[in-house]
Order: sequence, then C-alpha cells, then structure tokens
Amino acid sequence: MNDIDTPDAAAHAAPGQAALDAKWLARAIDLATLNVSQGGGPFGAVIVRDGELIAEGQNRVTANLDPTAHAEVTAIRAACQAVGDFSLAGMTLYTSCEPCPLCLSASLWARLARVVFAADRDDAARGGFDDREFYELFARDRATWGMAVEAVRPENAPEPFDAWLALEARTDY
Ligand SMILES: Nc1nc2[nH]cnc2c(=O)[nH]1
Repeated sequence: MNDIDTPDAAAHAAPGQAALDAKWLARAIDLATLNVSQGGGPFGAVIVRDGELIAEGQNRVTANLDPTAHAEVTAIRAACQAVGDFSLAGMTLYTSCEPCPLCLSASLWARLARVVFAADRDDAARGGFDDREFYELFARDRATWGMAVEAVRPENAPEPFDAWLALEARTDY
C-alpha cells in the first residue's frame, strides 16, 4: 500500500479520508499495472464523487494512436459522459502517477475539487516518460524549447471572442 498520509495530505484531508484515498489509489495503481499487459502505458486513474466511483481511465496513447489519451484524460472523458456534464466540480481524481502538465490542465478545466497521486514525476522519468521534463520546460523561456511556439496576430485574431461574447445563449465553461 502507498503511504499517502503525509503532513501535506493530512492538512487537506478529513478524518478517515486517508483510508479512502488509499483504497482509490490502490485501484488506480491496479488499473495502471493491468494496462501494461493490455498494450497500454503504465498509468491508471479513477474519478470519485462522494465516495462513489464515477469513472475509470487507463493510458491508451499507443493503443489508440492518441497522444492525449493519458489515463487522467480518459478518466475525465469517461466521467463527463457518465454524469452528462463538462464539469466535474466536487469530484476527486485519483491517479497512479503525478499528473503531467496536460493532465493537470485537463483537471483544472474539468473543475475537479481534488487530485491525489501515487508515484511522482521522478518515478515517471525512471520509466522513460517526459512528465518531469515538460514541467521543467514550462518553467523556461519558450525561446529555449525544441518546439517553436510562435504568435502571429492577423487583424481578425480576436474576432472569435467577439462572436462568443456577442452570443447571449453561450454556455460558459
Ligand atoms: N500522469 C501521467 N503521466 C503520463 N506520461 C505519459 N503518459 C501519462 C499518463 O497517462 N499519465
């Protein structure tokens, strides 16, 4: 079992929460290990609301030819379908590994209340995954990146936002 009862976790968790966290993290880790034997990457995740399992996810990047199919993202997609909403406000994401920047951003967009992880970015690096490197990249000037990120600003660049703001019946997210 993982020792997740750190001072930091304890500061945010209600009494009894540590045992519940351990239970859901164990499921996420099981999903991750199982996924390795099923042609996927070593990552698993579950989404829980009020102690109830809403959805599970596994890394399907290579299996689905989808670089965004990280375990957390597949769990978020499945949870949104399960509850019929693009918001997962009030829910907790348990993941077998610290979310990479993609998964952390997806978690923020999904408005999750909590993210709890087991292995960390150093464990992922040992497994050959770039999570830590991407965190380090975001802390650096983009000019130093291997991938060019270029702002080109045609006159009508803000136009889609004008259309959005003019739409009274828009669904904000
Ligand atoms: N947390 C996490 N990190 C990854 N790095 C590569 N794939 C994944 C994934 O599915 N989850």
